Amino acid sequence: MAQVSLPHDAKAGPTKPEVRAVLLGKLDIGPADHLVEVGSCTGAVTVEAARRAGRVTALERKPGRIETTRKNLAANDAGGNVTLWATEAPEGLPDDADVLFLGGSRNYEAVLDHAVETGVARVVMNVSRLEVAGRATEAFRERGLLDEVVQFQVSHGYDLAGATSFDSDNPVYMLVGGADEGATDGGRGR
Ligand SMILES: C[S@@+](CC[C@H](N)C(=O)[O-])C[C@H]1O[C@@H](n2cnc3c(N)ncnc32)[C@H](O)[C@@H]1O
Repeated sequence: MAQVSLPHDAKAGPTKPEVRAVLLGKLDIGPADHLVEVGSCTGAVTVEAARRAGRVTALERKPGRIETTRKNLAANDAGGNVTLWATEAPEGLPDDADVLFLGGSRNYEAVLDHAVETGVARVVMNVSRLEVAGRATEAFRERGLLDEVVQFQVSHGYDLAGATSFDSDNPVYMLVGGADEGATDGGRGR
């Protein structure tokens, strides 16, 4: 699969390639799926989703960032199957999502309520802040959505005096579940 090209940036920054690789495994997007993304920002995940899903609906609360999403989709020759909305979820959430990705955390409780009401099969949320991760994990569990919690941290090597040292990215918390699979283990993993 081709790399994602992101000539246009936005302040919040893209989801990093290694995180996207894990995310794509968890989202498990198929060609018949309608994927809904909350918080598209640079469009890094939107591009990946557009390459795999039948349809994508991407919501972004900041109008300037939805334009960045649009431009980066075009830069990757993607987007023919993508609908972009400049809105703050839960406003604008469609009722027929198969897969839901929360890249942004505003109103996540209401977004998760909507996922339960509409029976979204797979729900994944990425979180970087510890306290939000804790509260969001509880919100998944309370709604019977939680299947697993994955935490990981990526480090990149660089040359240091002819040897290899590492720069670490922030840890990522990935909450994974779905409305029709049910909570299996309270987040201890499969
Ligand atoms: C960390 S960034 C997402 C990064 C994105 N996955 C990427 O690769 O560029 C979070 C984004 O979610 C947006 N956001 C947060 N809560 C939202 C909501 N309820 N509805 C729509 N957008 C939201 C923010 O404006 C921000 O642009």
